[in-house]
Amino acid sequence: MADSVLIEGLEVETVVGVYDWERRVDQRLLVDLEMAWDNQLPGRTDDVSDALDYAAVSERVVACLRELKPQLLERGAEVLAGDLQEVFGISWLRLTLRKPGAVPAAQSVGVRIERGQR
Ligand SMILES: Nc1nc2c(c(=O)[nH]1)N=C([C@H](O)[C@@H](O)CO)CN2
Repeated sequence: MADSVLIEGLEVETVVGVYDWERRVDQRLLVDLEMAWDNQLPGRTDDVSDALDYAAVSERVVACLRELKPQLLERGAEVLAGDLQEVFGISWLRLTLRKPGAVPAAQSVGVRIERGQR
């Protein structure tokens, strides 16, 4: 199945990082998600309850990362992917977590994971 639902550049302010100073401040993360979903049914019914609701997923992403306060981006990505797959029944997803400004000479740094089967 080639269909997807997308979220790009979702901003989340949370505690994230391995250094002591990073445990005392909020920093900005950017989340990109591609999630496998059969869009044929909502395409026919025009009913959001048949769709993967990107607004609901976005709310969950923010809440999950704000509660988790991970040290590593890898931890944030792994826990978030598992949570979204379980809560929304997403069979496959690709998740990119970026931390702009973490390496001043780089525009952005981050991690990307894929979980599940399409
Ligand atoms: N692969 C990773 N490397 C690093 C991470 C990370 O989350 N994953 N984090 C840090 C620090 O928290 C850094 O962002 C502070 O600027 C270093 N390397």
